[in-house]
Amino acid sequence: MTNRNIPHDKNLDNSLTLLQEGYLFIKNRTEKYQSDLFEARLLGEKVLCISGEEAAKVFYDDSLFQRKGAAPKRIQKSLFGENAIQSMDGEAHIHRKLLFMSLMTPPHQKRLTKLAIQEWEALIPKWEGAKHVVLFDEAKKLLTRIACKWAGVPLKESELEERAEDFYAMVDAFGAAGPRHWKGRRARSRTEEWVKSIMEGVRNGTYSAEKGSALYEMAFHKELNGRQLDVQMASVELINVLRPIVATATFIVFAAVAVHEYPEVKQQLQSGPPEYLEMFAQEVRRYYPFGPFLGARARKNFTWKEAEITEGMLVLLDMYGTNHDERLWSSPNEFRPERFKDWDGSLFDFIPQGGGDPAKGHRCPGEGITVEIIKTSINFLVNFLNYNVPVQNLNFSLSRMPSLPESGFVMDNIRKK
Ligand code: HEM
Repeated sequence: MTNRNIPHDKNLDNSLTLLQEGYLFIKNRTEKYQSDLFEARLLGEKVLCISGEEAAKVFYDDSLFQRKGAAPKRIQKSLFGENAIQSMDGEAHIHRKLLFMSLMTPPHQKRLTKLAIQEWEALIPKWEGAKHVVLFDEAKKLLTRIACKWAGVPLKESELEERAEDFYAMVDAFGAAGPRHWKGRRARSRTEEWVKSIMEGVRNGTYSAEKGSALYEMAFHKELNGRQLDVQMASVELINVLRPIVATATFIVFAAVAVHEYPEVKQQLQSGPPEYLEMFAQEVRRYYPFGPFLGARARKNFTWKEAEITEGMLVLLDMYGTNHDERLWSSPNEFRPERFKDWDGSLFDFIPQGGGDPAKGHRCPGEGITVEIIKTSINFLVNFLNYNVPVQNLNFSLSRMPSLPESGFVMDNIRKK
């Protein structure tokens, strides 16, 4: 028997426990066993769960791990899209990744945030006349509108709400079994059909896309073999930039909760140094739950911290636990933006969107966009508006993945400052 030296979870299978404990599933056990790693069984398969900065370093060593076969089909059929960038390895992955990186540069971030400011401001008259608004619903629609505009994807106002719901349903499916999962799959089918029809139009010249836009670059991207992506894959990858922009609605809502619950933070956002806004956005991404963990498969047999890892073994890296690891973050369960003043920018301790170098591995290429969207949106709420936060349920669950404050953040009595 291998791995006698490392802790084993005693349960025959942990799949149900994982759904019950959610974001804390790995952390509960690394704390119980006082160990950065333990073995468990999920869906009948032996998996190694690992947590912490050293774990992130080994997980992102692509001589040791690959993504092929790591993401279950059910995640590919809802969240990612089948056989897309998340499941690629080696040269082919790096080549595809460069395409994504070229769409996330500071000028792209600027264009997106400019659109966001315009759209937030355009909402003021509607909000001033409304009895109340739910920030999450407004943010999803706004982000769908700006994501499509930025990417060059035509979107009719009449379809905005349905598209926004579909983008979020794909995300909402990732921790679900049953109806929520199937809702995400249906949303993906509808979205792929829609984007494919646009992509075909671009390819056959009936719709013209602007060079440099995400739509154009995905439509005409060439693989290492010199061939264009097929329409299906180009559409799936375009969705891989549209959907996560809409998903930043989650962080916007958590950020609004933080502003509401920590008056001293709000005050700093109003009258503190400009750098505070960035530190705030980083702390929102560290403190609040979004991505729980990531999976990869061992490329070969090797030993890490007394664990014998065998070729093909599934290894899960604890993102949430690493972002709340006491060895890396003092008082990790306190919301303290100031901690980012002295943060050294390590690629492996702060991993809400993955770790390592995004250009060389699977780390999210959209972190710049995410941070800028949170900053722009919170600056708008705090410095452009006065609003009241009526009594509501702002609790969020650590067992539901993805999580969100129950009420979606209701605001009323909204006035322009
Ligand atoms: C809500 C904010 C976001 C969160 C929590 C998030 C989280 C993540 C995580 C955890 C990964 C996987 C990292 C890995 O496998 O090692 C990832 C990958 C990815 N993200 Fe994000 N992301 C966000 C926003 C964005 C944005 C705004 C974009 C693009 C506009 C984006 C595009 C991607 C892509 C294309 C990948 C796949 C990268 C690869 O496999 O090489 N994400 N993201």
